[in-house]
Amino acid sequence: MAETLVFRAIKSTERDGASKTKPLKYIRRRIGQHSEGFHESGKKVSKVNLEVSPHRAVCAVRLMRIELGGAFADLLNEKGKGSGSNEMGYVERTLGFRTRPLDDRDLRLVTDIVGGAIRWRRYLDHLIASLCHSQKMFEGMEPLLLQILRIGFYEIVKLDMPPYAVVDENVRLAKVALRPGAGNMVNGILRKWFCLRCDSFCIAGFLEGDDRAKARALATIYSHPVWMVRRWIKQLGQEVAEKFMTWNNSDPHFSIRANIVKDFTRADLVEQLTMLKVPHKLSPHLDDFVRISTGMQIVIQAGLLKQGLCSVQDESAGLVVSILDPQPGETIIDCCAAPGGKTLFMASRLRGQGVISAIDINEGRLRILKESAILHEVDGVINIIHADLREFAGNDPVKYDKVLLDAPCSGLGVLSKRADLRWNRKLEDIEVLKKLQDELLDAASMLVKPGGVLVYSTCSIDPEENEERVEAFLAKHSEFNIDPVDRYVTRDFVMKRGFYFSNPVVHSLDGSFAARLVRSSNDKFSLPNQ
Ligand SMILES: C[S@@+](CC[C@H](N)C(=O)[O-])C[C@H]1O[C@@H](n2cnc3c(N)ncnc32)[C@H](O)[C@@H]1O
Repeated sequence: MAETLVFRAIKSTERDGASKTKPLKYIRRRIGQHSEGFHESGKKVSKVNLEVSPHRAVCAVRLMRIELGGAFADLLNEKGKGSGSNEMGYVERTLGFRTRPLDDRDLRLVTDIVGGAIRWRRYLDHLIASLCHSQKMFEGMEPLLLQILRIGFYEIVKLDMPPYAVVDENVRLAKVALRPGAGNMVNGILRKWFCLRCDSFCIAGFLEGDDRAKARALATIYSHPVWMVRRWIKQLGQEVAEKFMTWNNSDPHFSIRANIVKDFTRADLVEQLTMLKVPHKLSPHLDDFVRISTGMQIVIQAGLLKQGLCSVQDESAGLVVSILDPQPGETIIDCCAAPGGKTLFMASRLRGQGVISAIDINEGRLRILKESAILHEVDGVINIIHADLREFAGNDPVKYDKVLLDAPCSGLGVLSKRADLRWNRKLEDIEVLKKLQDELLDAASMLVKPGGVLVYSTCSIDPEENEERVEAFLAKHSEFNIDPVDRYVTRDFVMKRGFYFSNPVVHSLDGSFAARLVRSSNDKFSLPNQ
């Protein structure tokens, strides 16, 4: 019986983005049609329900917001004008009741459960669909009910929380937020799982099948889209692909960079972290960086980031700056700069001398860059330019010592930090991005002085966005040569041809790539529109 259930589930669990394009009316109907507390009338609701655990109510609402995207955000705005933006406010406006305020433990649980339920969505849906009476029942399930079931399964299967308590609590949430019948359904499905326990063991059977069946089974076991699994098996081999997916599903690790411009050294940062009892380690790769694996909420609450004393930055991104190697007095252009992580780190290395032009096409993200530059006290060396690089490069007569192109990319190297990205990325995006990357590389190259440096970087692990783009560029631009990165990073980051690659499986950092190219110093073709 279990085998049949599982086969159906594997075929039926792709509800990806199914509701995203639905109009507001549909979503309201889906969430609120049967909800006793949902205030369709717009009347103020002040029911307080202390029986529902606050973290589960907040998780359900956050997951709805993430899955339904813009339309759901609109619904909240419409319902919630002027009523504050705190989490319980969202719960009240969406579900029609409040519970007690969240404490620190609840907040941690919300972060864990929301991130986990998104990452493990395909796997959790496999379990849920396996236990529904029919595929139709799973496909027609109300979004809120589905989120409650995902929360329940994640808590039991991945967080090892006491099953009976989890069932009771989620049944209560479904009853209060939807209707009694929804609670019975949650009860039936979660309890059925205890009896059958037919999860990964049954999926593993499909690993014996042909390549397609194997990719689908691995996609369910590791909860990734099938196209990614197929691509990685081809590019990396099955063993490394599985390790990579395990990394993507692990709790994200963070690094923090001390802002030396504000006279806040790494030693000061370590002192603060010790005082806050946040476990930390010094980065073995970068002088200003410290690693933490837990305690980010504590760092945020302590206000260190708000004061501009430090910023969250992965070491893999910091190493790209090391490869560009900004020096005081240089002219630098950061071609895709926003929101400014690398711009700020480069600026801190200029020690007040030199200038960085920071270009981006996205005005909103540039605003964040501007505010951060002021906060970090590096705004004096940053010149912000709102432009499309492809238009700007042909019209700018100025040539720069160093040019950084941190190109828009698939982000396939940062899936452990961006829980929802795997579900939003499509295979077709890669072709679109490759074309854009080629155009931006051509444009960026026009801005490099003879003898100057061009660094091309991405936060992708995909060779088609990385070394293949650089090789395609070099085939057209004989005035550029590869400058191997081994003078700037340790050998284990250097790939063949002298490119930089941080590999999550090897380095336990985000995946990222960079190539350092130098323009020939006797190159005469440095005019715009060459
Ligand atoms: C990978 S992000 C850059 C991240 C940034 N370097 C940092 O470290 O914070 C890529 C950026 O490219 C920008 N972008 C995309 N197309 C562009 C174009 N045609 N011209 C300029 N910027 C562009 C996007 O708005 C986005 O901010």
